[in-house]
Amino acid sequence: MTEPVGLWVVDDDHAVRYVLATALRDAGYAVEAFSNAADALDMLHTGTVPALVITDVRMPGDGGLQLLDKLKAAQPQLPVIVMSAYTDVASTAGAFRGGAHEFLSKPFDLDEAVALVRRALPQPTPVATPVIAPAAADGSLLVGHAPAMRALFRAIGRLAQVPLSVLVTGETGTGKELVARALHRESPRATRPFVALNTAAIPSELLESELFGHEAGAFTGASKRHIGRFEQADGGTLFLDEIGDMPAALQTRLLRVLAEGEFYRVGGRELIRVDVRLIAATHQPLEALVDAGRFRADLLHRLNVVRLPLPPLRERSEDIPELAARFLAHAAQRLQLPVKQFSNAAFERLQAHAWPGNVRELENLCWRLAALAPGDSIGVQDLADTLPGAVAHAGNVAVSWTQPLSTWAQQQLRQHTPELHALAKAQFEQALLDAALAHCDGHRGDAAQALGLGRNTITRKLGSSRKQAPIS
Ligand SMILES: Nc1ncnc2c1ncn2[C@@H]1O[C@H](COP(=O)(O)OP(=O)(O)OP(=O)(O)O)[C@@H](O)[C@H]1O
Repeated sequence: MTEPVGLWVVDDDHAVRYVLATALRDAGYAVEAFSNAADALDMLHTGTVPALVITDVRMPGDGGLQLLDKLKAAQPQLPVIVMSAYTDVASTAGAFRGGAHEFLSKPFDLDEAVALVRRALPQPTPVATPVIAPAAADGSLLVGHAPAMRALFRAIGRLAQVPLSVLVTGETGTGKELVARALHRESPRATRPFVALNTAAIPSELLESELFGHEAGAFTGASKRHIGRFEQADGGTLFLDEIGDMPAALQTRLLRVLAEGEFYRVGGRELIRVDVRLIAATHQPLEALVDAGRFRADLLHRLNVVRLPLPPLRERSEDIPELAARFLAHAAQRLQLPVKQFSNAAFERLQAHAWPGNVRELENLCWRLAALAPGDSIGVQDLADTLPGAVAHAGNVAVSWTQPLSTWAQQQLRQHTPELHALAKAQFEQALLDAALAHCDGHRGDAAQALGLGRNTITRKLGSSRKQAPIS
């Protein structure tokens, strides 16, 4: 009979140690439990090496991330699962930067934890220790505890370490730019520039020179050389917002540049090579734009190496009180006004709002309230005038979507949007898929089951996301 595989569980919380060790023993593993990092390290120094370690982050003495560093220094191939109740980007990125195998958000499902351990063992290919980047000073910028946000923070922490192209999708104001900044800030490129360009905000005739630069005299009005955003971002990250609005001719040029990794400035003869990580964002359903002939399918594949869908605020209403309190305190500080507090009823009212403008709308509302609401407590009455369009919904019972759909359709019809049925159908599908994936922490199989679809169908609908080499 073979020896059971030895696992170590390190957590100062007795209850977590107990339930986790018991579940893992039930699953057939030999488990050593430690209440602090020092005891685990002492054991390691005796020459005993476990097959896998699961450690908490916050503990008296050395925390889990310090333990991770020391374990990795002694045993680079040892898989370490880091667990924490604090799932923010700084913690997840810190863990993955330190070489963590996986990040487990507390509270966790025991079956999930055991399944994670099973997937981690045996470790067939050695994992290279990632480059250590400077710690982020401001990693807590992205606020959120909803399951979809925790999953997002884990994805950011992991993706920050590899220069793959990322496509961030989500409604307006959901934090797409903030996510792009976090991916850059936590990456080994953090000391190099983060350059953002909103494709929709630049007139199409200027966009090419804005992206790739131009030489003096390249066109009327080009009096001197202009260095484009690609060059400005060399060594760092280029964030292209509203990519769905990029004119067709430029899509073709962008695709070529991404494929070849080099380009000429407009009117230039010198071949420019840059090393840029590209992050694109859109609030539009790109697959529908492809179907409608407005976006190149090959460019979509190139950008869509990894997709990060951001949930709308109304689907994570549990995050609203924390966000609102932070925005209100921040606004008061910036406006040098006394700090106010929301009443509980006001929080409930905010949670019942439909938030078409998402986090940005909430942030703007808090600035208005910081400046205008009388008294030091903000009640439902103070919100009554500011949230006129609110559609009340009780608890977690969502509002119906047919009315907003009808308003949207009328608006599109007025704008003569082509292929409206195809566009609406694709948006409907995308919204369902995004919701199901967020609900299932990104597990396609579970999402397919939840929607009553086959796994192959959901994979097909999500589109093929071929792995592409980044431009270098
Ligand atoms: N999770 C979050 N925590 C804290 N602030 C957030 C969060 N998400 C968004 N915000 C804030 O909301 C505002 C809008 O965010 P951001 O500009 O990143 O959204 P966006 O999705 O890029 O919007 P758009 O599509 O309109 O460009 C910003 O002020 C940002 O700081």
